[in-house]
Amino acid sequence: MKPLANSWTGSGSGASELHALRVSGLRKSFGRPAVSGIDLTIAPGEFYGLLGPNGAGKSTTLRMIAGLLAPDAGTIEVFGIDVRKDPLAAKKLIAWVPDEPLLYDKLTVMEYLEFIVGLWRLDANKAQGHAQELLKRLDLWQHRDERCEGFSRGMKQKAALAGALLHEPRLLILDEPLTGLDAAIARQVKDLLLERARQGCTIILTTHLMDVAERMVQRLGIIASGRVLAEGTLDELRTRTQQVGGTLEDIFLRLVTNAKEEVAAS
Ligand SMILES: Nc1ncnc2c1ncn2[C@@H]1O[C@H](COP(=O)(O)OP(=O)(O)OP(=O)(O)O)[C@@H](O)[C@H]1O
Repeated sequence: MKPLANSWTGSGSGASELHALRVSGLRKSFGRPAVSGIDLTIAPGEFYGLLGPNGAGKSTTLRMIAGLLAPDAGTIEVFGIDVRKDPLAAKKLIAWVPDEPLLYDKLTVMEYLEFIVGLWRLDANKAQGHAQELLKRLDLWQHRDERCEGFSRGMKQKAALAGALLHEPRLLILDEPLTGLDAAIARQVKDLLLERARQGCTIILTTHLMDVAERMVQRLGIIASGRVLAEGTLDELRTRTQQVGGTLEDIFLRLVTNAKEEVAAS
């Protein structure tokens, strides 16, 4: 997938363009370790999948990258900006969509997007056109004046995604964006994400859907017990795990089972 030059790839932030995301020695404990020294580097325009079994530390890692949770140790840089030292500058470049969409239930989806326009102080005319395009694209246009409280989970997920894309983030962080969506809604979301990735938006997502990760992302990180077990393209992971022709599911299960066995033997 080749990034195109546009507002997502532009050097508007004036920040370093070498890495979209650089995470080093990231740690977080909630009494017991959840993230135990994660290093990740993602290039501008890359579509990256973070996979791992339940409780592996994926959401905790994403929440720290998004600046919503303070790490115990480690550094996080987004386009060269230290998320902890300059959180506001970093947040301008980031959008985070959690697995449970956070919307204001009493607002209509249009009011929600207007709220976001105000929050980011976006150019109202430009943002209005963009909001309209996103709502049409996600099949929410006919529901624009309905309150979010009446939306299904899939509609809420799409509204949250529209809100996240409105300020044209350069790094889009999505925690299980496709879980619980029906096939038609999942297709709309996947198509929109792939389009944004093609346009150069850097995307990091978590998913338990191996076939989706296999088809959508360019590079994968597989984590368990708060550590990166392996990282690379699907072909690199196949070579590394000696699974020629193996599916991502084969590779994932091999890596996770090996890691469990190593822990049991230690
Ligand atoms: N706020 C919290 N308080 C206490 N423990 C937490 C908190 N958030 C996460 N944890 C713990 O940290 C570990 C990692 O959780 P995390 O949600 O990051 O995993 P995950 O890989 O996203 O899992 P899943 O695939 O099930 O969503 C788990 O043991 C979890 O119970």
